[in-house]
Amino acid sequence: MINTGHHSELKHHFASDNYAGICAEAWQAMAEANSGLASSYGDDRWTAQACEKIREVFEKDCEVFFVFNGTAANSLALASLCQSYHSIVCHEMAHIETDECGASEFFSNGTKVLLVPGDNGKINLDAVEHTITKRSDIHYPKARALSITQATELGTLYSVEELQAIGELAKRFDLRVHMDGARFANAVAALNVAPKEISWQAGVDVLTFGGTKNGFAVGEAVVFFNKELAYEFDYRCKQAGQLASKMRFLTAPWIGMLESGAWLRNAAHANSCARLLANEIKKIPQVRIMFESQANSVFLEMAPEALEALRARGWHFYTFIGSGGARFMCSWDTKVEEVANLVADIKAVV
Ligand SMILES: Cc1ncc(COP(=O)(O)O)c(C=O)c1O
Ligand SMILES: C[C@H](O)[C@H](N)C(=O)O
Repeated sequence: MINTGHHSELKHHFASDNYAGICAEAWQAMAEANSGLASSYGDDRWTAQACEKIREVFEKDCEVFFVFNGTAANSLALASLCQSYHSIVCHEMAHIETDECGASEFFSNGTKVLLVPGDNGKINLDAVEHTITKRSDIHYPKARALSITQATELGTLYSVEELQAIGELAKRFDLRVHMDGARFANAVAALNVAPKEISWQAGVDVLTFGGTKNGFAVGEAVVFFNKELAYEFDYRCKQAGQLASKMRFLTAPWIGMLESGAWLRNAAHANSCARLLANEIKKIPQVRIMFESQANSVFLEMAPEALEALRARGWHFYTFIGSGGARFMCSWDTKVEEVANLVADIKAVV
C-alpha cells in the first residue's frame, strides 16, 4: 500500500547526512554525462577521468573502483585484505560492526571481527596490541586487518599523528589498514590537510571514500593505495552486484565534485553547522555534549522526556549510535536557520 497521506513538514534534517539531496555540482555533472551512448561497466571516459582525478587528489598512483554504498565499499575492501581464517580489528562502535549487518564477515567468508574499546570512538592502541598478541596459537583467528573510521562514528577525528602511530603499529604486526572514509571529506576539511597525509602517507592501504553523504546521488570510491591488494577486486564487485552497468552516472559526479572543489566546500559547510550547533548548545545547562564535535555531527545527552518533546515537535535524530544520547548530523545543505530553530526548540523542551 503506497502511503499517500500528507506528510507534515518534518524537521528531519538532523537525522543523518544521508537525508540530504544531491548538490548542484553533482547533479550538473550527472546531467553533462547524460549525452548519448557510452560504454558500460566502467569502460566509459567519465570513469577513467574520475580515477585519474582521484589519483591527482591523493597524489598517488592508486587503483580506484566505484560501488553503490558504504557497506559494499567497506565489506568488499576488507574481504580483499584478509582470508576467512584471519580477523579484522576495529572499534566497538565501528560502522562495520554496528550498522552493516555482518557484511564484512559475509563477504570475507567468515573473517572474524574483533572489537576494541577507545575513547571518543577512536581505537586505543594498547587495546589493539593486546587483542593482536594475547594469543598466537592455531585456534585464534590471526589478526590481518585493522579498520578505522575517519571521521569516526562519534563525529571525532584521528589527528595526523594518531594515524601515523596506527600505521606504525600495523606495520609492526603486519596488519593491513582499512579506512572507512564515509565522511573522509569532512575530515580533510576539518583538519585542513592534504588527503595523502591522512591516508596512504599514514599507512592506510585502502580507503573507502564517501560520496553519498557529501552531496552525490549515490556512490563511494574504493581507493587501493596498496595496489597489490586490488588484485581481482573488480570480480569481487561484480559477484556482489556492485558493478554498475551505467558506471558513468556513478563516476561523473566525482569529476564534477573534485574539480569544482564542492567536495570540500560541502564538507566544510556541514562541519561549520555542527560547530555552530555545539557552540549554542554549550549555553544550555540542561544539555551535555557527549563528544567534541570535530566533524559534522553533535552528540547530545538530555532528559528522555526532552528528547520525546523534540520528536513531538517534528525533529528527527538517531539515538542508536554511540553510547546513548542523540546524534544531530549536519550535511551539505543544512541551513543556519534550521540550526537556530533546533536550538530554540531544545531550549523550549529542557
Ligand atoms: C561511518 C559510516 N560508514 C559507512 C557508512 C555507509 O553505510 P551505507 O551502506 O548505509 O551507505 C555509513 C552510513 O551511512 C557510516 O556512517
Ligand atoms: C546509521 C546509518 O547506518 C548511517 N550510517 C548514518 O550515519 O546515518
